[in-house]
Amino acid sequence: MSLVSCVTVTVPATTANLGPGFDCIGAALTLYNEFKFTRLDKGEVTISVTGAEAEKVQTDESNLVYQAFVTFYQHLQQTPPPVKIEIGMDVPLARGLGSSATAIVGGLVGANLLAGEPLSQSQVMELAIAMEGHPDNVVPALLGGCRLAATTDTVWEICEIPWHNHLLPVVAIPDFELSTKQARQVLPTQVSRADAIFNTAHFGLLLRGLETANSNWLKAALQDKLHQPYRKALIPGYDAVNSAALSKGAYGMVISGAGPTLLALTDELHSQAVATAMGAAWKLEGITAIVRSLCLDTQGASSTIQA
Ligand SMILES: Nc1ncnc2c1ncn2[C@@H]1O[C@H](COP(=O)(O)OP(=O)(O)O)[C@@H](O)[C@H]1O
Ligand SMILES: N[C@@H](CCOP(=O)(O)O)C(=O)O
Repeated sequence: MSLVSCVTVTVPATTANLGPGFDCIGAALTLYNEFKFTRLDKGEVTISVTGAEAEKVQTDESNLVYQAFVTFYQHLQQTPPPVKIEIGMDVPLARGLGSSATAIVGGLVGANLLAGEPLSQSQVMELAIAMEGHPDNVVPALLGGCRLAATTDTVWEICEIPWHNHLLPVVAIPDFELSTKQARQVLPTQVSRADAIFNTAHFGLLLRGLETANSNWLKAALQDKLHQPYRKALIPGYDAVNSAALSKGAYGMVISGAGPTLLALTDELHSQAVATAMGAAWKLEGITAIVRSLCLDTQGASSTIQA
């Protein structure tokens, strides 16, 4: 068997939670990071980063892509080979768009391909979930589409959630970071029965709303009581941006992942106006935001092998 010496892996950004689906649902978006791995004959790991916010990413062995690469070989009880990693960044860091998931999935998929694919896709997925600590970013980043993940004691059940083709996510990405770790620290460890019931009902409605694009269902479904009420306080301008999105016809708005990016669900007729209004509302609060009208990525992580 001739081993692959160079592979490029492209991984989509993701939006987790979608309101009431905290830690269990996520969707892949048409915004990507690229990771190129070249096996070296000898020497140390070398890491270089280009693109948006490249200067913020570590280029030593603490780099998350390399950490995932090493985790893969540790899993096989092998020593990782010397490797050159070139990262092309388009997914902004610590904004709630799954940049860490792209790094983990990129590192694991790249390592698996360089090693001749000893692990199946589900084994790679399980390693990715264990590294990230929750499934809702890494699963859609790996598989594409909108995915629900539920665990039994031993296995992860992954379910593709139908996404109506009229639904378009609009993201408003502010110029400040919020680490997922910090945004998880503000959450309560226990919730009331009423809040649990609220989220169960709204999550069911969300699944049917995503499938049908029924506007009444979606408007109600995007509400949540498990994380957003606590995280709003970490996102100045949240209420103004929410009102702006709704006033221009969005079905609703949620915190993307752990934030601070805000994501409106809308359709082709309204997406441009919603995007402009969200950016303008944040500007009035003194916050610069990049707004983008995206689509659902249906492919997930993809790769190109150079012999
Ligand atoms: N392309 C990348 N290469 C290396 N590390 C990355 C990359 N993207 C993200 N990370 C790591 O993930 C961290 C952000 O993770 P996190 O706080 O979970 O935010 P996000 O919502 O963007 O996933 C960054 O500070 C960095 O350490
Ligand atoms: N369910 C997690 C999702 C975090 O997503 P990220 O894109 O912010 O890393 C959470 O809400 O904490």
